Amino acid sequence: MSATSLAAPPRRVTTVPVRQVIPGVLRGPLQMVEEIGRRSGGDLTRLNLGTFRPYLVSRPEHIQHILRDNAAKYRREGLLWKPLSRLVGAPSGADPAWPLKKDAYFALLTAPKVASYTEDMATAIADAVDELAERVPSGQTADASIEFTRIVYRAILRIFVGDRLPLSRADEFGAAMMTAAESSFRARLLFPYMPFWFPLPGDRAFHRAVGDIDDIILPLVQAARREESAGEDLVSTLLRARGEDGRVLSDQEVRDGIVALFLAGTETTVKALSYLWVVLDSHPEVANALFAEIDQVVGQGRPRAEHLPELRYTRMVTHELLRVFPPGWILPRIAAEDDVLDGIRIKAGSIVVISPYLTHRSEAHWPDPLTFDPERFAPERADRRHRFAYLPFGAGPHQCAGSLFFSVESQLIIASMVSRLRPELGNAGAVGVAADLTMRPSEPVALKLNPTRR
Ligand code: HEM
Repeated sequence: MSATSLAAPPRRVTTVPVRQVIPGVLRGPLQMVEEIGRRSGGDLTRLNLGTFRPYLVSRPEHIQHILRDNAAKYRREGLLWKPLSRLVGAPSGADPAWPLKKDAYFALLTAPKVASYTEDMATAIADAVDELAERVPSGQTADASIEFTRIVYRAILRIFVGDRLPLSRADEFGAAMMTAAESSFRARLLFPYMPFWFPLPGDRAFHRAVGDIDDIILPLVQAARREESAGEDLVSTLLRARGEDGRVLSDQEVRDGIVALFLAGTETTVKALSYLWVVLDSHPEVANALFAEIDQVVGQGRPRAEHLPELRYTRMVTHELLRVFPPGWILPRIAAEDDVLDGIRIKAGSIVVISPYLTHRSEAHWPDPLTFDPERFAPERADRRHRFAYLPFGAGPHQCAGSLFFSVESQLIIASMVSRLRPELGNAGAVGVAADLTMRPSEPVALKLNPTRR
């Protein structure tokens, strides 16, 4: 059902003129979206960028209309997904192979499967954190993004590719993925209508990184197909996938499916875990409570699956982290047919951009929204808000497949870091927030490590 009947007389949408949008985009897309959200009070607003005129959406009831109630009318494709397709293939809304890939992802990430990985993942993470403690002398700093990429890759490697990628190659793959995700997207997202033949900053690094990724992943897929392995990992699951018509995925589609899941599962996680220490630095009372819980539950030992149920405050901190810092800060869609939203006619072909970042900062849904307060997520307060007022993992048919996986993985990583390294922010005051494809810390986060002996 539409929020308003198609037959009702349409209302006019407030449009931000091109002379305000262009300077705003150049100053920073996140700041621009924030300013527009403040001025519009959450009303549907249109941004005029000449031929590119997306709608900005942040009210929970409008989000529900687009992502759940009328999901078939709003597809996950369009101009803003185009730069990403050069890395991971077609956006899921336009990808004929998507149902097979999606089934494979969900099969790999069910609650019982995640439970079965947890102990191995805990060991891989603790080993990676020990290795970091050996490498970086006490009191020295490390780059959070680089180190969390390494740790996250070790946590997911066996689950995604089995034994097919040695650790040294996995580090190369992780570094290439980080370069691909950080190089040209920034410029391409600012100028989405620019054709690919027109060179933009970062393009060369992007192409080199995609070449490296292909050199690592394609041979691995081809070898796995020859071996006809019966493994339970992502590669084997994608290779075994069969459509109702007997369709199988090509090598390129399997490659795209692997790269897409690595990207979805690492970029977001690494950015959020890096920003955590910025938040903790400015909220010592939260840091103290978090450290106290981990000391009490895990002590100086290694975090294990059995500790997770007791890490209640740690979970609340991660929920609040994703409220103030949702890596998926915009969710773009394209209208597949005419619709009416809040009395405003949305024509087929229009781009609609949902912003969880704005929704999470709405005073109407979050009292004192700029305060970092994990108590908002105390289990007894969970049912007091609109279901679509909190959507770090999206909603509807394209909802995140990895939210449970993230929950387990992030608790293990935070507990391992705190119990073994007691990190502090090494560049306090220097790091804010910025965004391109995902939300990210505005500067590299320097972590001062204080290894404890085991
Ligand atoms: C902090 C961690 C994460 C955040 C914030 C996050 C966020 C999101 C969001 C917002 C979406 C919806 C995108 C849309 O509607 O356009 C999404 C989809 C998805 N995520 Fe995550 N995610 C995280 C971690 C993970 C992990 C760990 C995995 C896998 C292990 C994963 C796999 C996926 C997949 C497969 C989709 C489906 C995309 C589609 O249907 O097209 N994510 N994620």
